[in-house]
Amino acid sequence: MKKLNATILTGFLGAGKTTLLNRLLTERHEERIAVVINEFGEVGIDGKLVIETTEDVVELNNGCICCTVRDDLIGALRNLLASDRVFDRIVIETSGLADPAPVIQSFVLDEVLSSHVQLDAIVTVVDARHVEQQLGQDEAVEQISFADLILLNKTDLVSVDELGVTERRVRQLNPLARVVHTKDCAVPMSAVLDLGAFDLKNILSIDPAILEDHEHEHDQSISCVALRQTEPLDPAAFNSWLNRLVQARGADILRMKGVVNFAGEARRYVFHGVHMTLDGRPGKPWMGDPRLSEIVFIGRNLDEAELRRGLESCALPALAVAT
Ligand SMILES: Nc1nc2c(ncn2[C@@H]2O[C@H](COP(=O)(O)OP(=O)(O)OP(=O)(O)O)[C@@H](O)[C@H]2O)c(=O)[nH]1
Repeated sequence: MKKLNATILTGFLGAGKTTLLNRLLTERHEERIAVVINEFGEVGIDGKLVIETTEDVVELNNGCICCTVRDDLIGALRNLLASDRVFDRIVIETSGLADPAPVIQSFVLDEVLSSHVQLDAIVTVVDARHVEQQLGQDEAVEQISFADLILLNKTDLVSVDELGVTERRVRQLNPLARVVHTKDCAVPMSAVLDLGAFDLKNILSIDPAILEDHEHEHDQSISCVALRQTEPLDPAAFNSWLNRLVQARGADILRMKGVVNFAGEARRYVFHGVHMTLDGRPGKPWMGDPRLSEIVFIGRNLDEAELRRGLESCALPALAVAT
């Protein structure tokens, strides 16, 4: 029986993994792709931002795929394989804080997965603008070290010289992987899929203990705050709050993202931040869906009460009371 190819998309917080996944689902829309998305926080934002070309999206939230939800990953994949649905491939987007080693381990050691699924490649998206800062985290180093293919992404945010320095740094960590420069992960999917690149021997030479069961230690100083707000938000107040927040706390905010309910807007507003970089645009129309703002912050020294107060101050009834 021919094994199903699985691709692991990894890369640090905000590097561009969902952007790549959406390209993949768009370019390969005729394929039946089983997608597994893992997010660190209890509120899954990525699942809402993945385009709807496939019904087979499994979200594993509230934990990291390399630790707490690892059994869930194996369970989800076993369920997909046991179902009568037919797939052309599996794609797994790990959380930005995931160490890929235990995910790789699951594919190699789990009997059902190893007999039905072939790990095709570890594809790592690297944020060319923030990678130097991110390499202080072990997970960011591991994500690059284990890659078969590296997309050195966000090339529009750095100079040619900076890109050269970053590429040398990345190649020091992983001299074997193919490195491709991208903006918005724009790369033909033939360069990402069916590479046959995964090689356990390489992985064992990087981490001889990879197949041993050991607990992965996350940096305990990193936490996640998830906020929900049902009152509609005032766009001007919200943008000004976010801008003040990144000025004051940008160094500690590794990632923020959200789907926001602006008063009077027919469409969702989607925003992303990595440290001081903020980016927002209209998303899908609300239509009949319940209108709700959901925001996730991942970072150090996050003050949940302060963040909550900040968000509440942008809600329209609060503003009405204040004026
Ligand atoms: N300027 C610029 N922005 C980019 C590029 N690629 C992605 N982005 C933006 O970066 C932000 C984060 O992109 P995502 O694809 O959500 O990143 P991610 O790796 O999935 O993020 P997490 O899953 O939260 O770790 C979004 O606002 C993207 O539009 C790029 O090449 N240049």
